[in-house]
Amino acid sequence: MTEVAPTSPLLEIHNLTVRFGGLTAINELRLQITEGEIFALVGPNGAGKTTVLNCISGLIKPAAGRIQFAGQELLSLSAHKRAALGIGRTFQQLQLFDSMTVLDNLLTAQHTRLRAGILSGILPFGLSKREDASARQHAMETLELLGLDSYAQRSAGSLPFGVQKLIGVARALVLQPRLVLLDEPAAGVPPQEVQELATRLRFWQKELGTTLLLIEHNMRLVQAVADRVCVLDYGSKLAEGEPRTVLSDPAVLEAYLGRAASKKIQQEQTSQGASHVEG
Ligand SMILES: Nc1ncnc2c1ncn2[C@@H]1O[C@H](COP(=O)(O)OP(=O)(O)OP(=O)(O)O)[C@@H](O)[C@H]1O
Repeated sequence: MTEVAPTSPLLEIHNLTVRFGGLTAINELRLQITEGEIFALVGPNGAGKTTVLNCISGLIKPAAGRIQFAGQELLSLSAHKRAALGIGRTFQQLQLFDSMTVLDNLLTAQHTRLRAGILSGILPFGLSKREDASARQHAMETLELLGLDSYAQRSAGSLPFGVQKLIGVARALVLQPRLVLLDEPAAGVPPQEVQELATRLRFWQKELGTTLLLIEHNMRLVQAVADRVCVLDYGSKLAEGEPRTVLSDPAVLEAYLGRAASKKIQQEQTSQGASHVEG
């Protein structure tokens, strides 16, 4: 892995523009994400958050602009090549195999990566015994590192939804990406488990050094984990900075997250005091 100075941007988005027919979904967006940070993209429904993620991972081709990852131009590369460069992703709809164990879910992620591009679809089992044993060991070590090893032999579908979301993130992290795109990690997680999710994400980021870019509607999670936040509205950047500053600006909240959300967050800030997870 190439060493990058701690403050150099890992991901640079220059003047990104995406159009769907007559709709400009993203309008000349510029973003820089530093290696090792947790960056949140927020904004109302339809603001363009998912479209940005899809442009980075290669599911959507923008009309204009550039995206660089570790100095390399991404837009000419296939989604597979971007994944191989170290860009992982989770989806809002969990893509776990319910009847498989947690360990096997992590294994299939590695199998897919190892087989992609060479023997995909040709061999029924894909990996040699040696490769399989080493993938299994790596999956188990990853679960231990993430504090999820007690779930290794449980079937994924039998676990509470909040734990399944954690396994979804583990499934991305087992591939040792440099950047993980998290699509609404708190969606569907019971409110009382959001803080636990925040603590885990923050701890994992520290342990692994992985850069996290998340899109999220849950402002409690954003405030608890994000180093920086960008507010998108109608595909343009409205504000960017520390969550405490950006999300507590009543004008930003009222205009772009709605009056109800604005009031709720301000009440939460008043009742909770410090909103960052330490450690
Ligand atoms: N494949 C598509 N075809 C046409 N329009 C699309 C397509 N994907 C997204 N859009 C439109 O682009 C805009 C941005 O959508 P996007 O899904 O990126 O927003 P979002 O911020 O992720 O919203 P949400 O929070 O509801 O998921 C919306 O107006 C949406 O309707």
